[in-house]
Amino acid sequence: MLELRNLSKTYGKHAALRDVTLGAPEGEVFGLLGPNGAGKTTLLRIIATLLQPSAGTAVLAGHDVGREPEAVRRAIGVVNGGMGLPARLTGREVLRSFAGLYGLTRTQADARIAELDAALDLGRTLDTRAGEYSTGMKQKVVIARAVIHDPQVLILDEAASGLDIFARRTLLDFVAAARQPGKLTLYSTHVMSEAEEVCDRVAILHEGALVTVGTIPEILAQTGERNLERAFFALVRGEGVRHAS
Ligand SMILES: Nc1ncnc2c1ncn2[C@@H]1O[C@H](COP(=O)(O)OP(=O)(O)OP(=O)(O)O)[C@@H](O)[C@H]1O
Repeated sequence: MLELRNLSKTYGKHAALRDVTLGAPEGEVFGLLGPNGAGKTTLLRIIATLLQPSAGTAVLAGHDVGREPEAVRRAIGVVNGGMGLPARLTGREVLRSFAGLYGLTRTQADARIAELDAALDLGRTLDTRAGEYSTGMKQKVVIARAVIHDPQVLILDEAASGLDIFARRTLLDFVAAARQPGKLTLYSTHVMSEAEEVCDRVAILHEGALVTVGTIPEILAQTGERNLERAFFALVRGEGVRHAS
């Protein structure tokens, strides 16, 4: 479902991504892990057609990200930190307007909104104006908006950051339920325990380079550590990161 080949991105002289090659099949929640500055957002922005790579290729749901950006955009839903909601609109109005952009009829839109209400516990967000939302309410509607068209690939970039435990729980349960044939969720986080809970496989990035990729049990076995955070430090301290600067 996702194939990255020798993907690199430089900003001026700074290498934000260094020759990353990896693949993720459908039916998975695939984690991108790494500390601040590891290159997770850069990688996801390339996949989401928001940024051009300096070198390499990315193919998502059978479409080359560089050559077929429109097809890629139809196949994805994206949640990242920078997304606002129009303060005067209620959640239902936001979701109906996005559904309209994707060509859903009003009846289809309302049926999808009802599904998402059940999955994300949208509750009173639907009839409250976005300007009055708490962070958790806002994030729920942002996620619902990203998946209103039932995309093949859901891209979540640090989507749990800033959420309280209730909203975080709703998000993690939603991500777990999205693990279905024909679908892929890309889940970036610097919180290793989140990845342990929700991801089938993870790629660990450090300073733009891929340190390792595998299931969590594989990575723990590889390092002999008892959790991902310890495994990350073992990999980064060891010889896990080799890159030309
Ligand atoms: N537009 C830009 N111009 C210059 N450097 C950038 C730009 N965007 C990102 N970088 C640099 O590229 C590196 C990777 O950044 P990126 O945002 O991809 O990391 P990240 O893993 O998502 O980290 P974070 O969790 O902090 O967002 C960082 O060193 C960052 O400073």
